[in-house]
Amino acid sequence: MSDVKTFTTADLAAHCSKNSLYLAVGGKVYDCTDFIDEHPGGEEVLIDEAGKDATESFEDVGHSDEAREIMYKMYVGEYQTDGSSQKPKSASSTTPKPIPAGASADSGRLVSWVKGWF
Ligand code: HEM
Repeated sequence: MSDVKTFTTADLAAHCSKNSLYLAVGGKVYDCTDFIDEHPGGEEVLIDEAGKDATESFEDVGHSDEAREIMYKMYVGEYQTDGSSQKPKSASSTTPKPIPAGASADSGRLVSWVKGWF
């Protein structure tokens, strides 16, 4: 069955202790509880990132493929951000400027003017 659990920021934040330590990496949630003592990078870093999106710190370390394989086994679901951490949409930079009326006629005149040079 495709019964994938989805974790919101709050769901994830509920697992922020050594007794239940979840973290998100690349949009996926991992239960690292049983891995805390085995992590070659130490337990402190995992506890620091517990209940959070640890994508940046995980990638900063440059973890090996082996690390990613271990992670794969700890997968518990998908991470669904609530959007609050995303940048608000800005209308100014993305909205195309309206073309002033008569612009095409103007540019047509410009073209014939330029053509007149040759
Ligand atoms: C599911 C999550 C994680 C797994 C399975 C994991 C696994 C591993 C493994 C296997 C290593 C040994 C080196 C390698 O193979 O790359 C390692 C090292 C390390 N990890 Fe993680 N890790 C996880 C999350 C994190 C997070 C969130 C941090 C946060 C900063 C972190 C920091 C480190 C550090 C600092 C090292 C030591 C690097 C070194 O001494 O060379 N890891 N980890």
